[in-house]
Amino acid sequence: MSIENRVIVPLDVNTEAEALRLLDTLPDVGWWKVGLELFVSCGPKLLSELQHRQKQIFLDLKFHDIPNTMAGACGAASAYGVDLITVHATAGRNALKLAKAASSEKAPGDKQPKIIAVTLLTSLSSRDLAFDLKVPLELPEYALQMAILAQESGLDGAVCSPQEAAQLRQVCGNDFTLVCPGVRPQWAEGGDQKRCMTPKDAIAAGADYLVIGRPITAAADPVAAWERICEELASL
Ligand SMILES: O=C(O)c1cc(=O)[nH]c(=O)n1[C@@H]1O[C@H](COP(=O)(O)O)[C@@H](O)[C@H]1O
Repeated sequence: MSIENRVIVPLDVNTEAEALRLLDTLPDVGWWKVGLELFVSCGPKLLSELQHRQKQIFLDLKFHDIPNTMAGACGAASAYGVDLITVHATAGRNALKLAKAASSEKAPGDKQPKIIAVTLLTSLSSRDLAFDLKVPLELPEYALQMAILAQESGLDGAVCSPQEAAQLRQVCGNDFTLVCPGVRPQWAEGGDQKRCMTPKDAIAAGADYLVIGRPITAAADPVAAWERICEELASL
């Protein structure tokens, strides 16, 4: 897989026109993410557009609900024929197992998506984990435990900060897909992301895919930002 095919760009916009503008501006991007903002605003129609353009699709709706609802939602999401789908690991073992089973059942035969579990959002710091969420585990241990739960439940991978990628890779092995948001080139602003690394360091730590949004999409020149990231990664 070429290195630029390991970068997923989110379509974090709320109109079809803005989404299409991004697709037209960045024709070399092979992987796009449709998340809550675009899906809630526009529904699934951008998924067909991405398929028409032969792009790979990360449908990031981060399901977190009781097992029966998780199964229904994950099955319905899988029927779109996308490549990656997110759930929250904290939905628990039974919900994760049923979500995966429903996905396998409802996905088009030739298009089984990977179901991956969010371990701990990259916008949360270890301080937030301890003081707000009252979780008595530290990082990376908490993220690792969530990844192990996902793996034991039959999921295909996890979403984690690149800061935890090395540990997850070591414990969960090479077949477990690690998708890392919270990626910031040195020249980009962190914004609301708290557990960040540069693209190069994130790949070196063991990430399979990097999710990089605003450093590209909010740049004055998105094409130049995309190319700069690809160049930095190519020098690995
Ligand atoms: O599941 C995700 O993709 C996700 C998980 C997470 O822990 N942190 C996180 O930032 N994301 C997503 O990754 C993208 C990051 O965007 P930027 O912060 O603009 O690079 C957003 O679309 C988030 O919804």
